[in-house]
Amino acid sequence: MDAWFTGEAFNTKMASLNGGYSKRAYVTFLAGCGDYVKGVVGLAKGLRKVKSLYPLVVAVLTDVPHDHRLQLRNQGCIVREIQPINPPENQVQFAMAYYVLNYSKLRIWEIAIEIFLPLVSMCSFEEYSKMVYLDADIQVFDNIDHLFDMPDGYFYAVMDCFCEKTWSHTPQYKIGYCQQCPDKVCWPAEMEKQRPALYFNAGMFVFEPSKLTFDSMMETLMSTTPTPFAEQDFLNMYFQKMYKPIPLVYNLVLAMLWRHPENVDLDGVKVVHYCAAGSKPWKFTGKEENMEREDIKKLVNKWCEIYNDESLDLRLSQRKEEAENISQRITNESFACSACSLSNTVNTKS
Ligand SMILES: O=c1ccn([C@@H]2O[C@H](COP(=O)(O)OP(=O)(O)O)[C@@H](O)[C@H]2O)c(=O)[nH]1
Ligand SMILES: OC[C@H]1O[C@H](O[C@@H]2[C@@H](O)[C@H](O)[C@@H](O)[C@H](O)[C@@H]2O)[C@H](O)[C@@H](O)[C@H]1O
Ligand SMILES: [Mn+2]
Repeated sequence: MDAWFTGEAFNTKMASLNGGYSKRAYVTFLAGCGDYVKGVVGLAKGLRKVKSLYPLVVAVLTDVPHDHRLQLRNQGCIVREIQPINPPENQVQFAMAYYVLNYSKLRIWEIAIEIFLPLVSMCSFEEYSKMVYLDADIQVFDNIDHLFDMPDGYFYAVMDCFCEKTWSHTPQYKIGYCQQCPDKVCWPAEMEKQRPALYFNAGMFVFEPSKLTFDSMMETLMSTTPTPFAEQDFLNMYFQKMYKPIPLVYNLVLAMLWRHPENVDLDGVKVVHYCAAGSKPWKFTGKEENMEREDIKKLVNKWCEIYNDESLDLRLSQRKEEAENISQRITNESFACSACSLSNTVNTKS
């Protein structure tokens, strides 16, 4: 397939032709040769279904196979290979053994893309100034492009829940305290100094990538002892002073359905995060704890409907048609530029 017609070149060019929009993109993270690639395909189709203006960048570790990368490019994703990030030597027991690979997610702070468009032999470096990170086990059911317009200078994310047994290592779990219902079991006054700061789930966040921030993060990371929630704990520590909670509709951590149903309005939810054990839609069996719930099955079916909807695939015809539109616009633009520089030359000579 001619590189010009892959979704990737089209998406990056569309982004750069959209003026200020070029500085914005969604970004997700993919590691390994397993089935998370299905999550990314579902996410790409979900963003297309809600008519998002911005492309989806996929930061892939070196172990993501070529056929998975091609599959993502053919869904219009901008695939960028990143190098792994390993935390300092440690004996920590991560909440999930594979969480150690999630430190590589931090590469998205230094993501830059090189656009080479053979047809117009343009090559420009485009750096993103505002991005929305989404885990591959997330689906977007309503347009959330407006999140890019929130004031710069903050780190936006949804507050997590401390009630799952994955939190059993923490004092808040032992006390029975959760930030989702701070008045139900209050934090003990005599432990006020150890009260946990507001804590976000790192499956979705709005951030401003920059090499400067990335370098500072890496310096801090190398002198920080790893903890059970890996890069999520690190991000919460690093951005503690910049963190601004956003409503739960932007990242429904499924455990909220049985831990804090009073905080959940399912009809209003825009983003669902399939992070509860056994809830990954592409391998859903319904056998694990809580997976027999009707609301869980409904959300998994909603994800599958999008994943299986062929009308949401980026079709070759659509790519060619839209790519030709870009080519025509570039021709017009370059013609207009040469015409105006010609008229300027004539004016200066007359
Ligand atoms: O084998 C893996 C495991 C994780 N991930 C990526 O790392 C993210 C975080 O892992 P996960 O979502 O499973 O953690 P959870 O949110 O369920 O705790 C995933 O969404 C993927 O983007 C991946 O690409 N391959
Ligand atoms: O590597 C650490 C991970 O931490 C988070 O996992 C979730 C998940 O483990 C749930 O089962 C817990 O209940 C929840 O609280 C916890 O935050 C992020 O979703 C994920 O992207 C990643 O950052
Ligand atoms: Mn996740």
